[in-house]
Amino acid sequence: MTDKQNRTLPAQPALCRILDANLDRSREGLRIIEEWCRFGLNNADLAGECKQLRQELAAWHVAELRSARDTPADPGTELTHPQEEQRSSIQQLLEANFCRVEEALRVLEEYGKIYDRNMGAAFKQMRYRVYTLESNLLAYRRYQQLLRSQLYLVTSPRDNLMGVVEAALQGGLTLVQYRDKSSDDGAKLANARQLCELCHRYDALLIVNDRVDFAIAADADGVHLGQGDLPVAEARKLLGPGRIIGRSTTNGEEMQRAIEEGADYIGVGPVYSTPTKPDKQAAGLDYVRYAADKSPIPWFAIGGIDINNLDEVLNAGAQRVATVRAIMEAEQPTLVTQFFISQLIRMQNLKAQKALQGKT
Ligand SMILES: Cc1ncc(COP(=O)(O)OP(=O)(O)O)c(N)n1
Ligand SMILES: Cc1ncsc1CCOP(=O)(O)O
Ligand SMILES: [Mg+2]
Repeated sequence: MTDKQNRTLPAQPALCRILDANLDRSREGLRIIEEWCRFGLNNADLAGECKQLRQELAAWHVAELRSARDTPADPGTELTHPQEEQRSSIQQLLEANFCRVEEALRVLEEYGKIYDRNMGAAFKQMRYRVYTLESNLLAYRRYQQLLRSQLYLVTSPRDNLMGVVEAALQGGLTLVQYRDKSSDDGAKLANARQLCELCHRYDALLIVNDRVDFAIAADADGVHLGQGDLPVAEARKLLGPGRIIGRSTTNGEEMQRAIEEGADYIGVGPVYSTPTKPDKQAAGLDYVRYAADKSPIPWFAIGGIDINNLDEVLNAGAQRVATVRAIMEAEQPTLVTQFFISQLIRMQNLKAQKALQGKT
């Protein structure tokens, strides 16, 4: 792009100011997103795409536009929305900045058409690249959050459902599944939405049990499917590549199939028989040992696990566990969550130490 190459008339000062302000806005927003890609996610590809977009924007930010700036006379500098002053989580900060960049690119696309005949098409193409960046970043973030989650709370219906989940989130929980076999669909959707908002406030993921439609409607992070639910491939078609899909498994054959189908994680169990799932026979610690040996994807031991038998499950090779009653029925869900997480980290450190000793 060369300055004024595709222009015939001198541009109006107001047009130049609009383009200048929106070039600034989009570049700033991208810079904020880039910092998270680089320092928060350590993802060079995503950070690189932000930088590339910023550089393309800078090439359009020619002297004529920059010199049209008149900050003291701009009535917009005083205007802030209360939401701009508050950011409750990284997710919200990223969403707000993507929104800002996309809006600015749309303004550049429309006003740019008057300024330079190539500008409209160029900014439209950039806007679509930002949409792609947003969904790639969200998918990557979700998967990273899944990987770092060692404890998975599966909910059961409670009068104080939000209170119990929030208490567990305060104890460091980062992964929650909304499981509810008794409420009607309206209540389920309302709960899923509320839980989603709550979890995201704590930078935790919310997965919906059984129902792909609720996962989409509540804008949850994924779905957990049992052997009798939708096949993973069908769920993937509905959910797209950016959401997480989990599958229950009870034996090696189911595990293999879940992996081939493209599940992001699996449930391994029930380890012990449990009143939460009374019709399901225990798969036992042998299956935990099998998963520890064979599963290439993240897996959560589930079923009858509590603070008393946790050690046994960890010694059988589990690095991640899921639980319903141990937290949902706890008198102090925050403390129980902290205990689970501390034991999971202790075991992880022990394994890392052993691996290091094995090398020396
Ligand atoms: C993490 C995790 N693992 C297994 C299950 C059980 O799912 P499913 O077999 O579909 O049984 P229901 O939970 O639907 O009764 C799970 N929910 N989560
Ligand atoms: C949903 C599910 N899937 C396998 S076991 C189980 C229930 C686990 O519940 P609890 O932790 O209360 O034993
Ligand atoms: Mg199910």
